[in-house]
Amino acid sequence: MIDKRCILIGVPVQEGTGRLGCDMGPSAFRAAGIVPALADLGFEVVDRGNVLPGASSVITHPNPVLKHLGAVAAWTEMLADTAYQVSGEGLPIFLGGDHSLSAGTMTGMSRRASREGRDLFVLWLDSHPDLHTLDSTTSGNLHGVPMAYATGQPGFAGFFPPLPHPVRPENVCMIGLRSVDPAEGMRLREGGFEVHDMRAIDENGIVSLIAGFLRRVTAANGMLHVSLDVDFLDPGIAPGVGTTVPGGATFREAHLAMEMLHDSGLVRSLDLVELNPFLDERGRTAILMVDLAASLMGRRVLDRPTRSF
Ligand SMILES: NC(=[NH2+])NCCC[C@H](N)C(=O)O
Ligand SMILES: [Mn+2]
Ligand SMILES: [Mn+2]
Repeated sequence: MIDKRCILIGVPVQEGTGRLGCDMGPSAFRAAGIVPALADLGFEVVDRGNVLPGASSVITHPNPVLKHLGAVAAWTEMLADTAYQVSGEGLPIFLGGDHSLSAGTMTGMSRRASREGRDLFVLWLDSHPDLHTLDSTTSGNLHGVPMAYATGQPGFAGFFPPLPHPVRPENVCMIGLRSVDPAEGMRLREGGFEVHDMRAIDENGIVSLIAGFLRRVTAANGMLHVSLDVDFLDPGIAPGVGTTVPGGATFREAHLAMEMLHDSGLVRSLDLVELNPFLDERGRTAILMVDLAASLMGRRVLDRPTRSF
């Protein structure tokens, strides 16, 4: 049964970040026990191992700061295909790897949704909107662009793979924002995205934000993709990431969000991104991310003893 099968895809991409180490992410998720955590919940877990992109060509672009454009374009093309294929066989969980991988996974899932006559919705849990275009990024790090690409913002044609089914900005809900560059802020204000910064969590509580979005997904019979960036979490509980931003989601806010997602029954695919094991402390960020994935897939406090570490 497709909804009782999870398919793990290791995506050791790190060309989208400014620092090395995300290529070890997939190994850290496995060492932190993601396979037994999901198997304990009654899933058939298929670990496809790590995937690699096809050969990348050197692509030149007028923005001189862009890093590894050819490599990230090649990852995107391969991952869009992989996400589309694998989502026909089970629930894909992409073990990153940096957030540039979501350019591919959202594109592939959007194609899957359209094949089923549905719309893709995306819950984006991140301190950043990752809404730069190739022209607006000032860091040149392409983990800052996947949302702009997947929603069809201008400037990617000819550099990234063609995008047959862009995600509608109205179908994207971002929660946890607290680091937004000026060009991104402009697109957030004008683009139609549903956006909740940390203040919105503080003032309303995460429950009403998530519940409101899930109601919209349900009303539209949407297919839901969740993209969880480690830096959504407060650095005090999740130090293993290259782009820490103070004031993030708490342990309980994050678990509660995951528990609500599980209860909704709407989630069809998941990205776990930006884990950098080189910056982690004895695997605690990897373990937390695995526990969050388990909550999203149905683990309940009352069903099992709390893990102590
Ligand atoms: N996926 C991430 N951690 N993205 C961080 C992006 C930070 C910044 N906005 C940049 O473009 O460089
Ligand atoms: Mn991100
Ligand atoms: Mn981020």
